[in-house]
Amino acid sequence: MLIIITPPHTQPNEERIVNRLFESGLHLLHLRKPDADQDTLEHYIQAIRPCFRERVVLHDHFKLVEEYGLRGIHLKYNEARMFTERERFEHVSVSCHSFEEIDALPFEPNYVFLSPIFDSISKQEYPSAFNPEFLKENLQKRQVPVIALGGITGEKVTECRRLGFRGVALLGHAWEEPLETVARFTGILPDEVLSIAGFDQSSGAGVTADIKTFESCRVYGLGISSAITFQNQNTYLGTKWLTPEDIIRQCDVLFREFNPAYVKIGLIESFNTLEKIVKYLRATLPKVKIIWDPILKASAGFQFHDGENFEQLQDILRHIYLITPNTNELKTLFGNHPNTANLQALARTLHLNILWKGGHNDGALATDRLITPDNTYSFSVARAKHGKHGTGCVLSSAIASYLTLGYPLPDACRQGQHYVAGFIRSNDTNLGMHNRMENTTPEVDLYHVPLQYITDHKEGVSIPEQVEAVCKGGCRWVQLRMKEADREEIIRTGCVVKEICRRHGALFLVNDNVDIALELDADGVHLGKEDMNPLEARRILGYSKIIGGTCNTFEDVVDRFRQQVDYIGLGPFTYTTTKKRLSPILGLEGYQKIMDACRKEGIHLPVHAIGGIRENDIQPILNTGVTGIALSSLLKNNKDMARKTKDIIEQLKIKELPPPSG
Ligand SMILES: Cc1ncc(COP(=O)(O)OP(=O)(O)O)c(N)n1
Ligand SMILES: Cc1nc(C(=O)O)sc1CCOP(=O)(O)O
Ligand SMILES: [Mg+2]
Repeated sequence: MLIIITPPHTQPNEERIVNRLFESGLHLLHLRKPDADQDTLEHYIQAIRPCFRERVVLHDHFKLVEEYGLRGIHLKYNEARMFTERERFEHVSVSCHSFEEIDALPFEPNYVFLSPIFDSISKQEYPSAFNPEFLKENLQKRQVPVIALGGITGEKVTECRRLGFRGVALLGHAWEEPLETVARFTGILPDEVLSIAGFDQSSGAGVTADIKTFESCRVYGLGISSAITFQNQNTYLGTKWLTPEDIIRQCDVLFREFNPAYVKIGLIESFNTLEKIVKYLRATLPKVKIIWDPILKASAGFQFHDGENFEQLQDILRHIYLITPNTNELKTLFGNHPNTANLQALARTLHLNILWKGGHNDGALATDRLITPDNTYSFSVARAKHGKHGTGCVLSSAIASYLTLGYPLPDACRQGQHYVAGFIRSNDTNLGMHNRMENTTPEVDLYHVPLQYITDHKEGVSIPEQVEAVCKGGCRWVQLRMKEADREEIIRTGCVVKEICRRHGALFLVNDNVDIALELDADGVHLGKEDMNPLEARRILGYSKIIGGTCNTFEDVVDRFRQQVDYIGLGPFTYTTTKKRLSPILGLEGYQKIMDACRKEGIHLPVHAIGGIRENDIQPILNTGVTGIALSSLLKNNKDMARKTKDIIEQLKIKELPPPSG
């Protein structure tokens, strides 16, 4: 883990540098401003791009963690001793100054900082407190990941890794020349992760696919070949196995320079070989965590581990951290049909985590289940129409990468699933590309899609017919809103509406329901105050989807802005029968007030006015500074919906839209 701690006093352009650090692959920033009040800290956080906020750990003002969807909190040792809210935060790290302090912590933190390891750069009076032999011996004995802090420079990073630190935290070295901060960060080799797997000439699967995944997750990829396979993405001809000794020889030379915290094992000849490799790894790298992706069958056919002793496997699994089988693999590995209860019993007995992959099951959603000895989690994405060669390899490698970067296991699995979804979507062939898109905000610039059509029931005109008409008229944003319909009907209609939207290049959003948006693989979801919290929706949908939020007051706008929405539906403008239980009417005055307050507070988001809007209202509404309008009845009630849409779009074009800023 390569962590950067912010300087105590904010540097010129610091927020901009921080965004550049994230873009360059920084995965953990400790935001530490001991003298800053909550407002100052909040402004700092607001300047961090929403998609990077989940990489921020706070040292103070912990309330902001939940409000902004940050990673978690960091405590001083004395604070940690009294701390009783471990369950409230997914991430809690602690500063310690001795191994005795680490051992005395009353809870298990995600990691600890141990300092000062070297003479401090930022605090001259703070000399090193440890000698290398003592560190090495003690670090080996501790299970909790220990991060070196104090006097860390680029050259010291390798030394820290050799001593057995799980990572380093940079402060003085990173900030003594702020113009060089990004270069100093990128100058350091990221953490390494190792794949032991077969060589596939097409590189869709196997060790080369794993290394592509590692690199694009911004960890350094190491590879060891367990076999040369003879295959391409469609055909599997055979395997030339390397002996366990050959594999161990490759490891030996690699481990002279590297000490990976996670090793992923893929294709392996037999359980005997697996056992030998696992034992060797545990003996050579005592703290290594092993992820095994049990490949029992190649996607192009070909069976592995036929006739092996599955009893023997149980013993091996006790030394493995995570396995990632699909349903068929679980059946083969453990005999009976898998269910969460029997898998959890197994997880408890073997001290094993199991990711039960659902990618090959039926249904619109691909749901992966993570079963740990203490908990179960499930993560879903829309099932892709076409599969890809090597998705299992890519998933387990992405999870290994995110674990290496410091994500807790459930988050690493969820991130891994989003990674694979992006990999599958990357093209229409059987071979995916790894240039990830899911950590970007939507490609469409919402400021320039000023009309949103909200569907509603219309006697004699089905919802697909309505959508076809408004799209013909030039509308490029549709929200499927079917308040009276059940889930099945929404899904059935949604499939048709999505196709129409795709054909016209229009955005397709779903009202209210994140699950349905996921299942339909919609472009996003619109959430009101009574719907899911947008931060939770973001965790589920990732950053490639649009999340809109309803607001009625400036306070609502501030909340939604914190919760990372991509746009706001602000209303109602006036009375409307389309929505029941309307919030107080805003009128032009209300819009003006809220939009002025947004400008004053530096809140820049696309805002769609909504609720009872008639044609004559459009220009005055736009003059208040809103960037678009959302309409239902005005379009729906017209006999010629396409014509009306075209007219409205002409009117929206007259208005010079403000450029996106912020
Ligand atoms: C663009 C837009 N703005 C506001 C709403 C209203 O959402 P919500 O408050 O959740 O009410 P319902 O639509 O669910 O009745 C919206 N749908 N779209
Ligand atoms: C869906 C919705 N939300 C509103 C809000 O104020 O949050 S008003 C509204 C109805 C919009 O339809 P029409 O254009 O027919 O009034
Ligand atoms: Mg709603």
